Amino acid sequence: MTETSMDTEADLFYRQLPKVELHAHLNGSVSFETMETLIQRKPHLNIEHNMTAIRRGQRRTLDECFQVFKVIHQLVDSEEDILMVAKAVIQEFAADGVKYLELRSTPREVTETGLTKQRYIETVLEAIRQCKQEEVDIDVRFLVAVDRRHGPEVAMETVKLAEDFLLSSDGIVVGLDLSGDPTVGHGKDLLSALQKAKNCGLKLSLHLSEVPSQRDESELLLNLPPDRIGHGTFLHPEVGGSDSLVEKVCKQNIPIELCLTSNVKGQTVPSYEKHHFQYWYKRGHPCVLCTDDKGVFCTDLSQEYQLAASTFGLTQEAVWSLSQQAIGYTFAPEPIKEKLEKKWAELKQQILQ
Ligand SMILES: CC(C)=CCNc1ncnc2c1ncn2[C@@H]1O[C@H](COP(=O)(O)O)[C@@H](O)[C@H]1O
Ligand SMILES: [Zn+2]
Repeated sequence: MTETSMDTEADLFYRQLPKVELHAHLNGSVSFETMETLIQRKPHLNIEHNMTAIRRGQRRTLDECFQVFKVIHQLVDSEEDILMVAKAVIQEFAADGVKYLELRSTPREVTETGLTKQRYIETVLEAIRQCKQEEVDIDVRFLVAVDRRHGPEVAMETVKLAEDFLLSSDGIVVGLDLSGDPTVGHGKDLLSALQKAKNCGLKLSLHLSEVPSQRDESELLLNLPPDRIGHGTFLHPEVGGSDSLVEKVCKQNIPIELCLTSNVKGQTVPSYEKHHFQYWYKRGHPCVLCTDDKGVFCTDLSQEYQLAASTFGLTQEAVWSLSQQAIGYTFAPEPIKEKLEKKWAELKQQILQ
């Protein structure tokens, strides 16, 4: 459930617009409705909805936001839960007009339920397979996530696991994500794991400069280079980044995944108007709008496009280009990109008046 009703004609455009979602954390994407089911399944945990979502007008510190994930992880801790939430999340993205989705998630081990990291990934892949079999109109790929808080050994283990799945998942596992609390740890300790991932053919999407203190880390990680950047909120000099960081990003033409609501509600940017979308978009740099955690931040991708358009005065043509260009930034193989381009071309006349 999102916070604005989307039934005016203008709203319909954003819903009908075919979209590509490239930055969505599985457990942050669980909807209000699915959360209701999970809460009812585990009444002994005494969890209420306000502990799992940040509503309209609400803001939280980054620390408080990360507490929310701890609560959600308590609710989603078995194969059965993972299968249910992954299927629901995929169906919800499809219902919102997302035609291609790259989902990411951190494999977890839970002794009480017998969950292993291997089974965690297999279960997400099973959900993707079932949605395909049920002809849900969306192409889904998976990025295995490394939580920076868990340090270099776990990162290396996760990379090995991701590498196995890269080879055995029929092209569903395409890459590696680096995420987790940006105030914890330093990327230099994770560099060899990330380098290994890159060498074995995993695409890299790294959360970079989500907070101001990550300047040196970003300098280092940009040398890999990553294939896409998550957030990049503090890369440019106006907010304490540097010309050298901007130059690295521009020279290597690295697409940036931008998540407006997430950044405003998590208070890393002061307002929608001041969001760094403006900085990168004005330079013609590859930008892709994403939700990050649609459940936690009570949003969806249609709403993010609408927000960007109303905040920065984008025409419908500009919005269309933004969604179409995202096809080029996916980690999908060329034939899939061509298929998506065709789909966009077919829908264009019908949707763009
Ligand atoms: C706190 C805040 C403003 C969140 C948005 N920015 C984020 N920054 C870094 N890592 C994240 C963010 N949102 C989700 N994650 C990662 O995704 C996990 C939840 O999804 P999953 O369990 O991997 O399926 C979190 O535990 C965290 O590791
Ligand atoms: Zn994220």
